Amino acid sequence: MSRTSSTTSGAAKPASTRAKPANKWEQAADWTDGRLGIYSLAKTNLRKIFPDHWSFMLGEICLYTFIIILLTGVYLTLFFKPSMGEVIYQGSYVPLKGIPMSEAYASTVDISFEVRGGLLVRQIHHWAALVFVAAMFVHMMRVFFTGAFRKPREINWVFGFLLLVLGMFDGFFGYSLPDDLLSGTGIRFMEGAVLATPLIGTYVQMFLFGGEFPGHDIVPRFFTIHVLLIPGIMLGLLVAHLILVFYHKHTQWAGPGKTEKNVVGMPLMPVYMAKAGGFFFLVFGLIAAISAIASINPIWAYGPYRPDQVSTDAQPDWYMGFSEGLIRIMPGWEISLWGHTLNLGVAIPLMVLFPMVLVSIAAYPFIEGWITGDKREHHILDRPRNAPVRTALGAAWISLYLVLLAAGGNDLFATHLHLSINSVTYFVRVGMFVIPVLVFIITKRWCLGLQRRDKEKVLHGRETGVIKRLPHGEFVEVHAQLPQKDLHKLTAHEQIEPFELPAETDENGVARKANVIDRTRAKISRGFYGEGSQIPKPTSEEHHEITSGHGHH
Ligand code: HEM
Ligand code: HEM
Repeated sequence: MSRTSSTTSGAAKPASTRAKPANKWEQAADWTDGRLGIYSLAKTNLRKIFPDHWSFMLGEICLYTFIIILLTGVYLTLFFKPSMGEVIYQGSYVPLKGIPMSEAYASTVDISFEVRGGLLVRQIHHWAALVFVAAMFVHMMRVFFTGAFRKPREINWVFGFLLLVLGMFDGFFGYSLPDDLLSGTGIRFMEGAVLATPLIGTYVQMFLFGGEFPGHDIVPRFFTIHVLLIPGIMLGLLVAHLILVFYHKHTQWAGPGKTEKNVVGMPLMPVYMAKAGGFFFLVFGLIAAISAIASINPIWAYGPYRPDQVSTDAQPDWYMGFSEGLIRIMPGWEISLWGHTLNLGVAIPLMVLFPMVLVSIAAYPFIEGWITGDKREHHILDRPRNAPVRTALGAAWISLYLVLLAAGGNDLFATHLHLSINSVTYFVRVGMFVIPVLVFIITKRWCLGLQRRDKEKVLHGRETGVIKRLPHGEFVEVHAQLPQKDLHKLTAHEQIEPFELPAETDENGVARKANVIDRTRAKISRGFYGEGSQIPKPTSEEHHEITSGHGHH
């Protein structure tokens, strides 16, 4: 049975007025509460109501994979040596015996072959990182397509966005640590990006690497960033993210009894705590099973990093693939100014387009808020079809991301599908501009089609498949009325009016020209909510008029 949350908190009784503790445990609890005051905190929060839907589980997957990463990461730090000092390998992996390598690489090979459980923990750490970023993407999509980022959750969206970006970069720093041929190639790529930054590039490169590439400093520096700096910031952001989820209360789908002012669901304790505990072990178990079966990053097969070598099929982890794609499809433009070379072929994709693809995510709630001019709070979720332009923009963004990811693997497409790498590159160059537009158009039309279908269902009911012959010979299909619950669901959404410019003359007949910003806003707003962007939903009069008839059409 579902419950509705009350917003008032029951204040805790002062300790002196409470009944005397019955046993040692209660005494201990009283003692702790007297010092930390957690009784009232727990009382108000542990009974907090959360709505139920499978998609609200995605945030949990992010949380659990992050915990798994922290646990396994701590184990790895016990054995990993973040040093680029040279050693000669004398371990048990015969093919590498006698080869000079960095301590970082040697210690990662040792973690894999010498340390008890080391290889499994490494694999779990890496797999969990892949699932973590994927879960963040999907969780973000859920929040995006349902409009859960609207007021009052815009700041929490930005916290989430920062978690995503930091997670992606920390993953990059992580796979750069073992100093194998693949990670060295990744660092070389990053060095290229730094060097292509106009004016400050060479100075930043020298500062980062402590001299010429690769130098001796980059792995120890990345290590501190990877295990301390970024996870520390992420932990802080994560706590703030979850506190805000608590504070705002969770959004919910429209349904009978659900309003913008209540939350219908089950209490956190015991229902969700039990579910969450079980789910954590399920996620951990699944990742452990994958890690035990599917080998990831077998650094012993790549060999130690040498600046004069590149491993074939060198690919970053999937979430960074789009940045690689941007660089692979960019023409190698270069210009010389006052004796300085400006490498546009690297600077444009990595300094301009890469941040743009990401920052567009962070900015979206604010852009939509500005277009609608809506200052109200929203706690009831949108069905994606009822916000066709937003849904189409989200789908177009995903398609751009996937096209760029494909570009990052242009060599793999070429070799596996027996294509010329140039054809793949040209296809992607065109596809990058064309595919998102096509996806936008198709998705928007699809949403409008679904809205029409919903309208049809509300007005004419569900097709029963029963064909009836009328006395005068006509055949009709009997339609059954939808249950009240479904009618509510299909008509609960509100339809936003596009923003209109004020009249061109004021009340005294004096011309009042709208400024460029307002004119742009009105134009975009018409694109979002104008005639071609939503199907007017059925009114109750229309519904009444049609359904008061014979029940078949
Ligand atoms: C470390 C990564 C993250 C963790 C552990 C996390 C965790 C959670 C959890 C447990 C919830 C409540 C359950 C749910 O709705 O799924 C939630 C809600 C939310 N998350 Fe995240 N999240 C993360 C990343 C993100 C990202 C990348 C975004 C978006 C860019 C985001 C935006 C939000 C928003 C706006 C809500 C409130 C949704 C609502 O009330 O419907 N989160 N998050
Ligand atoms: C969001 C957080 C994190 C992500 C995405 C992440 C990801 C990664 C990845 C992909 C690797 C390469 C693994 C491999 O060798 O195949 C790695 C290595 C490593 N990570 Fe993390 N990590 C994170 C947090 C942490 C934390 C908090 C610690 C320590 C407390 C840690 C410790 C290490 C160590 C010591 C290595 C090098 C050993 C090795 O490569 O096996 N990581 N990390």
